[in-house]
Amino acid sequence: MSKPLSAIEAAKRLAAYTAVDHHIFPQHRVIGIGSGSTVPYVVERIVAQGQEANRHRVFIPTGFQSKNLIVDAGLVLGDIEQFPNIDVTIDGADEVDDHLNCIKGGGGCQYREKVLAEAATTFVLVADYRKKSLVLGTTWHHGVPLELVPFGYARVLQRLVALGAQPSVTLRMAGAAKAGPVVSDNGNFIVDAIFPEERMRHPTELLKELKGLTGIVEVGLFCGMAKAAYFGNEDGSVTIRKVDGSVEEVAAVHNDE
Ligand SMILES: O=C(CO)[C@H](O)[C@H](O)COP(=O)(O)O
Repeated sequence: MSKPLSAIEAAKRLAAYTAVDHHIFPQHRVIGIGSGSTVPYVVERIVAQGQEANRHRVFIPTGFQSKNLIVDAGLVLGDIEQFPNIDVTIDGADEVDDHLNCIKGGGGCQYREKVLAEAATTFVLVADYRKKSLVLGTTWHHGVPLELVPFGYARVLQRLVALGAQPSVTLRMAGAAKAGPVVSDNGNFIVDAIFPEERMRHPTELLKELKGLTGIVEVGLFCGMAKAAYFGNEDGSVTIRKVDGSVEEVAAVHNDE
């Protein structure tokens, strides 16, 4: 028998399963698969729709991890170059506010994640209950993930501080497994910039200013992109925040599957 899931893993699974049930329909042919630890449950639920449903579909990954998830699940792998229009992209998030703005890039994939979010007719977020917040930066304390070109990065760090980032802003380092900085799937550096609350209260403005810095490839602030966010809760329910501002609580029906 498989080990029971922890409360957090069960919450991730609830969110992912419910989002798939609500958004991935038989007519959907091109599906974007995000990154992180919640997304494997998305793939699991899609596989459970059966071979017939998936036979005519193609799945576009946001990075190395999701590419492997798609291949290992026996689904058809596609490329954003071949399929620049996606029906539905489902992805995880590090923190989501009431307006469905979110921080992404905890896994350093924010550039490809944003490309797939933009390419999708419907972009949906899945997360556990810890990711809900009113102001971004309240529950995710690591800062806004930024992908930047290695050439001239020290200059970008200075300019981030001028925009209000904590002066300690540095490159994300790989840790024990490899000496040196984390390198993204695009061969770039990642920086995590912590901004004060007054800046984080206006994520769209901050996003625009950050995008204006030479050397920044993408910013892990996704503003006004998601149609809905699914949060799995500890009590087995799912909170759905929608783009029209409505909030729905649904009881999960697949907790023990
Ligand atoms: O943006 C991401 C990776 O770049 C992930 O989607 C985000 O970090 C959430 O991951 P998890 O589902 O493990 O909490």
